[in-house]
Amino acid sequence: TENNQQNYRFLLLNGPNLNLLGQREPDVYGSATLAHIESELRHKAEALGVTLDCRQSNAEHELINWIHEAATSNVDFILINPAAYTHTSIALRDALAGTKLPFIEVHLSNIHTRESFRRHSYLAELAVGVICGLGAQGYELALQAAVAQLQQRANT
Ligand SMILES: O=C(O)[C@]1(O)C=C(c2cccc(Sc3ccccc3)c2)[C@@H](O)[C@H](O)C1
Repeated sequence: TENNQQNYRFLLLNGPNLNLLGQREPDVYGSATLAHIESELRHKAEALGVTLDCRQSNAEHELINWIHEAATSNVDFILINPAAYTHTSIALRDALAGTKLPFIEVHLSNIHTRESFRRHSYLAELAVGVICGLGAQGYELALQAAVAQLQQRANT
């Protein structure tokens, strides 16, 4: 289908503690491991003509450096689950603002039904959109929405 012709490059960033996904609190974050989620998403991305580069770090500076690199290495879209840095990191916000790259913020859990400190995101107002509470499917929905956004821009 024409979907395979665009060859978009997406960066998936997962923040702190998500390397533990599936091992603890499966009732909140699901039972799938991050490696499984990344593998599934890479396959879905290929079907949409997207090359997906998946990274995870517990280090704020590493996530920031990867965002800087994305800006100068023709990444078309960032999908990011900032985890706890969502609620704390002005530095991560500044890095994303500086790149001018479009991004979608993804949360596995519904951050609005949990502790109050999880209800504010320093990144959300800069995002194309935010998906939360839909578990691992949230990443797939973000992937699909990002492709649709880029195709709309290409057709305008
Ligand atoms: O729902 C999310 O995806 C979220 O971004 C993810 C988070 C997250 C991610 C990974 C681990 C944990 S806490 C944890 C630690 C060890 C094992 C299982 C969970 C929270 C929270 O910090 C955020 O408030 C919400």
